[in-house]
Amino acid sequence: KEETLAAKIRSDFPILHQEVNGKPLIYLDSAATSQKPQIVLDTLRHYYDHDNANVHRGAHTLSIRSTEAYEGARDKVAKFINAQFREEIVFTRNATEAINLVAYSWALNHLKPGDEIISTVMEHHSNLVPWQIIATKTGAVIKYVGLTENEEFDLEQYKTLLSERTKLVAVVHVSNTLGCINPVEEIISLAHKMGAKVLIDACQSVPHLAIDVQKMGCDWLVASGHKMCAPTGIGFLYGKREILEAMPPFMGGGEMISEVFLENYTVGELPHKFEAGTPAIGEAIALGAAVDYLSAIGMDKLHDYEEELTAYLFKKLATIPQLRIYGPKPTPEGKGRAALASFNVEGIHASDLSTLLDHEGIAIRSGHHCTQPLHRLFNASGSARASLYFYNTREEIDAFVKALKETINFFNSVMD
Ligand SMILES: Cc1ncc(COP(=O)(O)O)c(CN[C@@H](CS)C(=O)O)c1O
Repeated sequence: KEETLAAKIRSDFPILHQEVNGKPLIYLDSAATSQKPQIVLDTLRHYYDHDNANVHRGAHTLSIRSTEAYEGARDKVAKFINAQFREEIVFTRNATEAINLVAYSWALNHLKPGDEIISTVMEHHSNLVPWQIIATKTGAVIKYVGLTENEEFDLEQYKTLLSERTKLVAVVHVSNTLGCINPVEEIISLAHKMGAKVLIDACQSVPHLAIDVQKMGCDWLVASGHKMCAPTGIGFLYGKREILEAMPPFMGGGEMISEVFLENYTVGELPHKFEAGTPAIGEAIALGAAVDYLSAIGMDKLHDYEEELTAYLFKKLATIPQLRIYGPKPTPEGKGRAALASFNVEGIHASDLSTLLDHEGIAIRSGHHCTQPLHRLFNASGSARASLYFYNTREEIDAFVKALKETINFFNSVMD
């Protein structure tokens, strides 16, 4: 039997080789945060053991080494998503901060009463609340694209919502709850025809799919390092250079200036204009190592393997008739959705399922996954979610589905 991708690389992830509650850990919560390969951990440690110094400031050797490694990480991220210019990559704490940067620096200064923002009912709160704040401050109106029968982005409805009043479209590429993969190239092309700008929330796509921002055509794209094998505390905003050049700074402080006087300051050049203060230097360098690691595997190869996992996961979940799984069904080959499944079982609370699965060493998420409006559409307060990455295996899916069946049978027996 051909060795799977996971079988080849699981030894790279020390955290996976532990027991939880006396059982081998089965980590099925990568959509919340991914695990980190040894090379990423070693890179972070090496930075603090050998290179740690502040960046862009000191003239001494450690500072030069830190600066080169930090800016080298930026180059790696730019290449990873095929940005045209390195200064189109702004390091942030996470995707949430990247979205807020665009909200406060561009939207707050561009939107006026009657302007419209188009988003969707499936958005993560990080791509909903900032726009609600901006709408309140500017008088702009948010319109939401709903779901088709198949629980995917309703492209036809989107076309009816677009108008000359649309100034911004802010949508997720891959839903963290539905697992649907939205048609971002068409969404962007239609928005641009109306003169609107587009922000893509790529938190759940950059770690799993080959992303080409020039081919996609987005004006901004955001992602978080911790979902793509990098540490927490580092994420990035991609923005077209001419748009970022025209945006005012998001935060004031050191680094983002050229000159400071008592009365005023002159702003620094891109991307430093948006990177006030001392950045997460080690984490950014570790993100660069994560990009190298993923690139060495190959995003197409990684995604192909995840499609195999998706096909297998849904084939096995289909043997549990009580499951209500949200989002589109994948093809038999596992195409058309991400390797995650959010689900409910009538009469059993999702957190009860996740608690009993944890007793078996199986880590899934339960709750609203920061998509409360979407769950309300399903009359659900939350759901259970298993989310896979390239280090998961079919054997882990077997163990998960077996334990899920046993857990459901247990609850049904005590309720009878
Ligand atoms: C589509 C999408 N958009 C934005 C975010 C926010 O990422 P931050 O790194 O927290 O800024 C997330 C993070 N979703 C995690 C935590 S709620 C999940 O369990 O699904 C996301 O999935």
